[in-house]
Amino acid sequence: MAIFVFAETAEGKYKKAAIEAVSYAKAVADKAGDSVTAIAFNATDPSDVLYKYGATKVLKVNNPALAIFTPDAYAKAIAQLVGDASTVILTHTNDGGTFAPLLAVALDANIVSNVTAAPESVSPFVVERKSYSGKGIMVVQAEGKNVITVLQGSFGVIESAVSGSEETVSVDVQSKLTAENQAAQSAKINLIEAERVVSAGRGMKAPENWGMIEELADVLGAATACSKPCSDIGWRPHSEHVGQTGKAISPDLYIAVGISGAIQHLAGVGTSRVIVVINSDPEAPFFKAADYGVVGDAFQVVPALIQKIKAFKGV
Ligand SMILES: Cc1cc2nc3c(=O)[nH]c(=O)nc-3n(C[C@H](O)[C@H](O)[C@H](O)COP(=O)(O)OP(=O)(O)OC[C@H]3O[C@@H](n4cnc5c(N)ncnc54)[C@H](O)[C@@H]3O)c2cc1C
Repeated sequence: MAIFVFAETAEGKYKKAAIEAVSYAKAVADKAGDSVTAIAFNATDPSDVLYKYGATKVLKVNNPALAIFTPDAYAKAIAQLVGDASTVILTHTNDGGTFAPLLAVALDANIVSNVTAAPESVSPFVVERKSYSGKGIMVVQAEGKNVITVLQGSFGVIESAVSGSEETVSVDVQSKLTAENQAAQSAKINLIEAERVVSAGRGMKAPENWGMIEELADVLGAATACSKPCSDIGWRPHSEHVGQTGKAISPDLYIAVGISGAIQHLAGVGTSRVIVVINSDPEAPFFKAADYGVVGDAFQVVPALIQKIKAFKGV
C-alpha cells in the first residue's frame, strides 16, 4: 500500500511544508519499494507541483468544511482516505502538529513526531527525531502503523520527478465552525497587524458563545484571537491561536476574556501595550500582567461593555 502524505495548502497554493512532506514521503517510499500518494484539501495549484517531488498520485478533496483548519475535521478526512495504510506523513506545522495525534488515534497508529532525517529502516520504522525542545536527538523504533510528522526545514525539498495522476475524491466531514464563523473569518482584520485584539478562552464554555466576542471586536474595530485549547478542540480556527505555539502579537490593546493567563499564552501576547483582563476568578494569573482587570462573569461583563462602547460611539 502507498505511503500517504498530507500536502498542506494556503489559499489553494501548496505550501513549502507540502513540498517538504512529499520529498520526505518519496525517501520513505524508495526505502519501502512503494509509491507516494498525496492528499490535498481545496488545492487550486496543479498537481504537477507535487509530481515534481515524487508523488505519483494526488487525491484532491474539495470540501468547504476543510476550507479553514479545524483539527478534528482534518483528522477525520485523512483517516477516511488512507484506510489501512501503514504510513501517513505530515509536516510538523502549526496545523500538522496539531491534528497528527488525532489522526494517529483515528487510525490506531503510533505517532512519531518531529523526525529530522530519512528513516534508517522502514520495517520496523527507525528514525531520528528532535527531542527535549530541540536540544536532543532521539532514535525511535516504531512497529506497525505510523503517523509521522517531519520537523519543518529539517529534511528539505528534493526534486524527484515522476509522472503522476490526480483523482478528485470526497470525504464525509463537518467543521465545528459555523457558516457564519467561516464567513466572518474571510472578512476579518489581520490578527498579526491588528492594533486592537479581543481574545477569548475556555471561560467561554462553548463555541456558540463567541457571538459577543465577535461583537465586541466589531465595535472596537479589533481582530479576534483565542487561547490554544479553544483552537485545539475546534471551537475556533487555528489561525486565531496566540501564544508560545501560536501567533505572537503585540497590539495596542489586548482584551482577554475567560483566559487564565498561562505562561505559554503570555509568551505570545505579553508585549501588548495595554492589556485588559476579564475573568471571574480574582486569582487568575492573567491579572498580574493586566493594566486593567475586571473580576466578573464574562457573560455579564462583555454585553455591558459592548453597550457602553456603542453608547460612547453613538451607534
Ligand atoms: C508546550 C505548551 C505550549 C502551549 N502553547 C500555548 C499557546 O501558544 N497559547 C495558549 O493560549 N496556550 C498554550 N498552552 C496551554 C496553556 O498552558 C494553557 O493550558 C491555556 O492557555 C489555557 O487556556 P485558557 O486560559 O483558555 O483555559 P483555562 O486555563 O481553562 O482558563 C479558563 C479561564 O476562564 C475563566 N472563566 C471561566 N468562566 C468564566 C466566566 N464565566 N467569565 C470569565 N472568566 C471565566 C477561568 O477563571 C479561567 O481563568 C501551551 C501549553 C504547553 C504545555
